[in-house]
Amino acid sequence: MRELRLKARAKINLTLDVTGKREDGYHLIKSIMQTVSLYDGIYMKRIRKNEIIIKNSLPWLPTDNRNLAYKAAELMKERFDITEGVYIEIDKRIPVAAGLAGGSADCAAVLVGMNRLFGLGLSMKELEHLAFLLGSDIPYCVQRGTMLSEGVGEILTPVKCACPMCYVVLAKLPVSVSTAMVYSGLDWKGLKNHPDTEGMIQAMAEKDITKMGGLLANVLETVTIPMYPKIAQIKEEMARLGAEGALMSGSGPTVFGLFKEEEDAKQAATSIRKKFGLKEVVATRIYHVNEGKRGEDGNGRNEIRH
Ligand SMILES: C[C@@](CO)(OP(=O)(O)O)[C@H](O)COP(=O)(O)OP(=O)(O)OC[C@H]1O[C@@H](n2ccc(N)nc2=O)[C@H](O)[C@@H]1O
Ligand SMILES: Nc1ncnc2c1ncn2[C@@H]1O[C@H](COP(=O)(O)OP(=O)(O)O)[C@@H](O)[C@H]1O
Repeated sequence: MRELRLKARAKINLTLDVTGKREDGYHLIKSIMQTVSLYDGIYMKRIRKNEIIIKNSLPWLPTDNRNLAYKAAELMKERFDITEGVYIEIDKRIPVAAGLAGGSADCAAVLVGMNRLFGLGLSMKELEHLAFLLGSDIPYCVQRGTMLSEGVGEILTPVKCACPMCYVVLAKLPVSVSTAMVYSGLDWKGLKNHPDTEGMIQAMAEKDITKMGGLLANVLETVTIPMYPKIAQIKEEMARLGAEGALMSGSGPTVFGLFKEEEDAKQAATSIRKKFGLKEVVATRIYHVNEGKRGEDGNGRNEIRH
């Protein structure tokens, strides 16, 4: 194969708990992660010259080895002695440093893309293993779907009944949040409330979006909201506009709201954009891996289809 196109999709955390800390400073998490439809477009092409060329639509985002897509291509070239080069174009639509794993999704897509472009024949498990060398969220971005993520993010268990279809409004404040800073500011031992992860899994099995809305919880809000109190205001506004629930995604600052009706989500997005003067507000929806394919449960097991 000489060229291909992939969609690197964003994620939200429906629950995010921290249960401990490793000696190296990384936190042990328990999080239900969910893919949404919003994606970065990735185009990849083999080139004769032995180099990695990245182009992306955001002029300020680095295109050298600080870009996770570059790192993914570099790792695959080194590991598998690939002497040809690769040209990668990234059409960035996922807000950056937002808690939506946009960089991780690009990275995962390039791992998958290199596997296909160069006919490496790697399994999903092997790709996940390589992904974990580059970041905690990246194995999930290789798998996607509705997953319970544990360890520091590398232990992934598909949630039996995937998230029911609903509409998602993403609203990002114009600030970048550093994941490392948020984790380091967390008093995980002092947490009073922990998300009800099992309850959320049950609510998904019952396809009860209202119940899911009530169970959305993220312990990292205790760090990011005091830094940016507007996050709490956006959550309130989402609820006022009819969301079944609203939460900060990952380390933030993006807030997402869950809506049963697409029209309500679109109206809420317009209203929030205006009220808070935000540029990065998107109405999207839950994404089921291999949607529409017979026999799939929304997690598309054993399939690598980006
Ligand atoms: C918070 C979450 C929730 O899904 O997502 P984002 O907000 O980044 O999207 C993830 O745990 C983020 O994963 P990811 O963004 O891949 O983190 P990494 O690049 O591996 O690590 C960045 C830094 O965050 C801290 N870190 C990360 C993961 C983890 N389980 N514990 C940590 O303490 C470490 O200090 C690390 O240096
Ligand atoms: N392809 C990429 N897209 C977005 N950010 C990237 C990329 N490569 C590297 N980065 C860097 O990774 C950091 C985290 O980005 P991102 O994955 O968007 O955030 P988050 O982990 O909060 O979801 C950013 O500060 C950015 O500079």
